[in-house]
Amino acid sequence: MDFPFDLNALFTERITVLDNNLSAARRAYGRPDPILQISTVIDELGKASSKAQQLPAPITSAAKLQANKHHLYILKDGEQNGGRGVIVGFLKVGYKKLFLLDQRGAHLETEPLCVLDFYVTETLQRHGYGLELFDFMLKHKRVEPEQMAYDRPSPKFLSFLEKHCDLKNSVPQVNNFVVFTGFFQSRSAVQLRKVLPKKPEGEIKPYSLMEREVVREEQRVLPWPFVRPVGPPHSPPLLPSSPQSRSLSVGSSPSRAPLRPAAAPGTPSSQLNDSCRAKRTSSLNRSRLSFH
Ligand SMILES: CC(=O)SCCNC(=O)CCNC(=O)[C@H](O)C(C)(C)COP(=O)(O)OP(=O)(O)OC[C@H]1O[C@@H](n2cnc3c(N)ncnc32)[C@H](O)[C@@H]1OP(=O)(O)O
Repeated sequence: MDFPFDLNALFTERITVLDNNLSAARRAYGRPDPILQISTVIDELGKASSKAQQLPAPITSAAKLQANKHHLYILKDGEQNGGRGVIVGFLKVGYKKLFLLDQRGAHLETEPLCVLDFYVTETLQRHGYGLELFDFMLKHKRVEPEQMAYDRPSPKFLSFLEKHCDLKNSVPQVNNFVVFTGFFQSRSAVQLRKVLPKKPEGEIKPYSLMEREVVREEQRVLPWPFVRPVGPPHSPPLLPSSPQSRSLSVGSSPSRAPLRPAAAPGTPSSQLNDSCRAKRTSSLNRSRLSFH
């Protein structure tokens, strides 16, 4: 995704972390933020992501980022577009108070870090960029994949989590969030509190119930998250009626060269999240595709 301004001047790092101040540029240059340009990038990414997921409206925008305590990780390829750079994708995370059911069906009040939005531009999917973003975030937040909750993960994202992090056994929930079996064991990162039965429902509104309102065809048959992508876990078929069919994926991933560790500023590569990396079935070949 390219823009009519120099992305390398806007985002000095390969992966930029933005919070509600949208303040990456101020720290980098000591001058007022080019807020307008940063906002344009975020808004366009949010629109592209919602289109890819067939959501009725973007769940990521500059205004929403400013209004919430979320972190947005933006990945660029600085060499493309005549040296002005292109945006490859983004990942948005934030803490959410959630009522979750453990394996025995007990209600617990939790506040995990959640993946809220995740997008890699269509022509660059399945080249390892999603993993680069995800790995960077894990190191930045010092969290393990199984300690996180996932806001209505798409079939592509479920496949991604299974492939890269060996996350496949989810614990059924009544909201749109998905957690996996290790979640309730990792008490150090997740504050678990038993919820009294008479606590009124709806007091804490799951993010996804407000933002992700699309009712997908398959979910009319079985409630989320019992519906899993059909077919082999790593390469589900693209069904005409599924959200995946709108993505211009480059197809099943080719054999891949070793992953280059994400360039985490100030974070040694030795801190890479082993639980995720160790489970990678293959590593990644960064094709330098030109795109616009
Ligand atoms: C909580 C949420 O945010 S849910 C929303 C998730 N976002 C989307 O669905 C938007 C469209 N999809 C995307 O943007 C991307 O595919 C992402 C962000 C899910 C993953 O990023 P990528 O750069 O493609 O991932 P990466 O290359 O690191 O890993 C590839 C693996 O991801 C999964 N994956 C990626 N694209 C596809 C696809 N078209 N079909 C099926 N699986 C896919 C597969 O497991 C794939 O491994 P494989 O090629 O061996 O089958």
